[in-house]
Amino acid sequence: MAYTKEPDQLSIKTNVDLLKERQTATFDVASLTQILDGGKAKTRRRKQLESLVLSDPTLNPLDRSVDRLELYDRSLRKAARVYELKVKHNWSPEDMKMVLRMLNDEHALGVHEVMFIPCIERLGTAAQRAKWLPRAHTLEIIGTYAQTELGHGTNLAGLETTATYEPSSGQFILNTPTLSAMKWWPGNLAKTANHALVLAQLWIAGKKFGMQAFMVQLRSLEDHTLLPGIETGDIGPKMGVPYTDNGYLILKNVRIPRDHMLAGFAKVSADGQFSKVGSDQVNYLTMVYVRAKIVDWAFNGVSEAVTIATRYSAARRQGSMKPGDPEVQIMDYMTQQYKLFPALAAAYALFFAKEQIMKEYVRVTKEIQEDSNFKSLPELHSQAACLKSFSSDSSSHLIEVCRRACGGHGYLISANLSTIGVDNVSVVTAEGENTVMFLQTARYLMKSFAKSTMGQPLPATVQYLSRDWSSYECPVRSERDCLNHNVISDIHLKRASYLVKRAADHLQRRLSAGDPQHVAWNRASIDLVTAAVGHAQAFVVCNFCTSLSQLDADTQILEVLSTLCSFYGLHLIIKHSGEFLEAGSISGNQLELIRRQEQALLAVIRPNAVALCDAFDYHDVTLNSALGGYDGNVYEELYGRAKQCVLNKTEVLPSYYKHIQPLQRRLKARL
Ligand SMILES: CCCCCCCC/C=C\CCCCCCCCCCCCCCCC(=O)SCCNC(=O)CCNC(=O)[C@H](O)C(C)(C)COP(=O)(O)OP(=O)(O)OC[C@H]1O[C@@H](n2cnc3c(N)ncnc32)[C@H](O)[C@@H]1OP(=O)(O)O
Ligand SMILES: Cc1cc2nc3c(=O)[nH]c(=O)nc-3n(C[C@H](O)[C@H](O)[C@H](O)COP(=O)(O)OP(=O)(O)OC[C@H]3O[C@@H](n4cnc5c(N)ncnc54)[C@H](O)[C@@H]3O)c2cc1C
Repeated sequence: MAYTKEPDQLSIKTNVDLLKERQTATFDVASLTQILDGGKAKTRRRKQLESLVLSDPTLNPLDRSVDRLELYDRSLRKAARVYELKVKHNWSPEDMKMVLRMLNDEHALGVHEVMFIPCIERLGTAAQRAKWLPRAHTLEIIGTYAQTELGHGTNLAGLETTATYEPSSGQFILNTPTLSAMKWWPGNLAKTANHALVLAQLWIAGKKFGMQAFMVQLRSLEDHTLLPGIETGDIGPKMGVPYTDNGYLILKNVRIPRDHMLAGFAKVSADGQFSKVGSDQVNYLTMVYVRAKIVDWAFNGVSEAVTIATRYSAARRQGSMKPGDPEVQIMDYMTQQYKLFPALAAAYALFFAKEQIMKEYVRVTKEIQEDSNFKSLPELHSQAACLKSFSSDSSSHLIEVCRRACGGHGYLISANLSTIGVDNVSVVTAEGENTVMFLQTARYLMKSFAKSTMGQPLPATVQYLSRDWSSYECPVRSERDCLNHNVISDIHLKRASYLVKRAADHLQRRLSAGDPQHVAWNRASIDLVTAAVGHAQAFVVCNFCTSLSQLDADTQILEVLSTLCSFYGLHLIIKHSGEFLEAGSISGNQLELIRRQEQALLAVIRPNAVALCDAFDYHDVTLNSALGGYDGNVYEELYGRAKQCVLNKTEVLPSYYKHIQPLQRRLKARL
C-alpha cells in the first residue's frame, strides 16, 4: 500500500498526470516547505521525527470503522507510545507539536496536552507549576479541563459547580449541586484522566468570588479507580472524534487543600481572604490559547483536504470538453478549479493568520506573566475569538467543498475527507461557539469605534477604524489594478469599517429609541456578527499581504504566493459583493473587473496547484487517503483498501447462511 512508503521514493510509479502537474511548477517546492516549517532545520527535524514515528507499528493508522472501545483502546495505545517516545528521545514541545500534527487522526490525550498542561502553566504559581508539571509531562497525572456543564457552556457566569472554602480545615469543598451542574463534555474526563482542573464558583463565607480553577484528583494513582465523592462516565457517541472520552462528572463533598486552587492571579488566604491581580478575565487565558490553536487546526484541516482533492483532480480523468476528444483531467474544468483554489488560497491565508495570532499570544502572555501588564489582553481576546470562528467556519465549509470535489469517491471513508471534516467541524462549537465568539469581537469593535469617534488612539488590529474614509475612492481602473495588495487590503478595510459603523449605528438607533442596552444589543446582533466577520476577513487578507511583504523567500515563491493572496482577497470580495458595494468599497463596474480578474487567476494558479499542495509536505501516512497519495495511483489504492474491508474477508459471509439461505429454502418449500 502506498501509505506505507516514503513519498520521496515514489516518483517512478507516480501517475503521469500528477507528474506533469509537478513539472509545470514555477517554484522550488522544498524551499516553500522550509518556509512553512519555519526553516531548513525544522524541516529536517520534522522529517527525522516522521521517519521515526510513522514507521512505528503502534502508530500506523488503520481503518477507523471499528467499534468505540477498540478505537479508544487503539488511540490510547498510540498516545502511550507517543509519550514513551517523547521521554526516550527527549522531545521538545516543538517536537511534540510536529508529532501531534503528523498523527492528526487521533488525540487520545489531546485535552491533557492542549488544555490541562497549558492551564497550569498559565494560571499556576511557580510552586504549583513545579509540583504538577513534571508529573503531568510523564503522565503520572493525566488531566482534563472540566469547565462546561450540562446546563451551561457559553455563559460561564451561569456555571453552578461550587468550591466552598472552609477556613477551619483550610480546604475547599467541591459540589455538583444540581443535575444541570454536572460537568459535561470535557475530553479525557470519562475514563482516561486521573486529575481534573475543575472550573467552579468560589464561595467564601456566603459570598461568591466568581469562577476559579481547582486541581481535583479523580482517580487513584495506584489502580485508577474513582476516589470517594467522584462519579464520571462517557457522554456517549459523537459525530466525530470517537477516540476522545468526553465525559460527565459529579462531585459530592470532595475536599481539596487550599493550595489546589490555581493561584497565579487569584488567592485565598488561610483565614479566607480573597485577593486577585489584574483582570478577572485572566482565568480565561487557557481558552484564548486553545482558540489560537484552533486557527492552526483549521489550517491543518483545509491544507490536508485540499491536498487530497487537488491530487485527485489531477489524477482523475472524466469527460471531454469537445465530443470525441480524449477525456480531460477534472482539474481542467473551471468549476473544479473554483472549488479547489479558494481552499488552497484559504489554507495559505490561515497559515499566516495562525502564525500571527500565536506570536501575539506569546507576546501578550509574557507581558501578563512577567510584568502583570494586562493592557493587550482585550485585543488578544478579540482577535483570538474572531479568528477561531472565521477559521473554523471556513475550514468546515472548504473541507466539505473538497469532499464534494472528489465525487463519489469523496464519500468513502478511505478518502479520509469525511473524517477530516467531521473532526474539524467540532471546533465550530468547542472552545466558544462561533456566533458567541464573533459577538465578543463585536463588543470590542463597538468600544474601539466609540474611542475612534473621540479621537483616542487604537491598537494595531483596529486602527483602520480611526482612518478618515470620507475621501476613499477605490483606485481599480483595470483588471491589472485588482492584483495590487494595497488596493485589495484597502477594499477590505473600507468594507470592515463600514460594517462596524453600520452595526454601531444600529445599536445607537435602538438605544435612542429607548431600548435598554441588552435589548438593543440583541436586536443589533445580526449586524454585529456581520461586522465581526468583516473585521476577521480584513485581518486575514491584510495579514496575508503583510506577511508576504516581509517573507524571506525567492522571487518565484513570492510570485506564486502573491498571486494566491490576490486571488484570496478578490474571492472574498466576490463572495460578499453585496456588502462591498453597500460599503462603497467598490463600484458596480469595479466589481465586474474584480470578477474577471478573479476568474483569470484560476489559470495562473493552475500550473502550481499540485506543487503548492506538495509544499505542505504531508506524509502519505498522515493524509491516510486513497485519493490523496503523493503518487496519485488512486484506483490501485481504492481497490487495495476495498479488498481489506471486513466484508471482503470471506467469499460468503455467515450472514448469508443465517438470514438469506434459510429464507430462500423456506420460500422455495412453499412453492
Ligand atoms: C474538539 C476536538 C478537536 C479536534 C481537532 C481536529 C483538527 C485536527 C487537525 C490537526 C491537529 C493538530 C494536533 C492538535 C491536537 C488536538 C488535540 C485536541 C484536543 C483539545 C481540544 C479541546 C477543545 C475544546 C475544549 C473546550 O471547549 S473547553 C471549554 C470552552 N468554553 C468556552 O469557550 C466558553 C465560552 N464562553 C466564554 O468564553 C465567556 O463566557 C463569554 C461568552 C466570552 C462571556 O464572558 P463573560 O460571561 O465574562 O461576559 P461578558 O460580559 O461578555 O465579558 C466580560 C468582559 O470579559 C471579556 N472577556 C471575555 N472572555 C475573555 C477572554 N477569554 N479573555 C479576555 N477577556 C475576555 C469581554 O470582552 C468583556 O470585556 P469588557 O471590557 O467588554 O467588559
Ligand atoms: C467536541 C467537543 C469537545 C469539547 N471539549 C470540552 C472540554 O474539553 N472541556 C470543556 O469544558 N468543554 C468542552 N466542550 C464544550 C464546549 O466548550 C461547549 O459546547 C461550547 O463552549 C458551546 O457551549 P454550549 O454547548 O453551551 O452551547 P450554547 O451556548 O447552548 O449554544 C447553542 C446556541 O445558542 C446560541 N447562543 C448561546 N449564547 C448566546 C449569546 N449570548 N448570544 C447569542 N447566541 C447565543 C449559540 O450561538 C448557539 O447557536 C466540548 C464541546 C465539543 C463539541
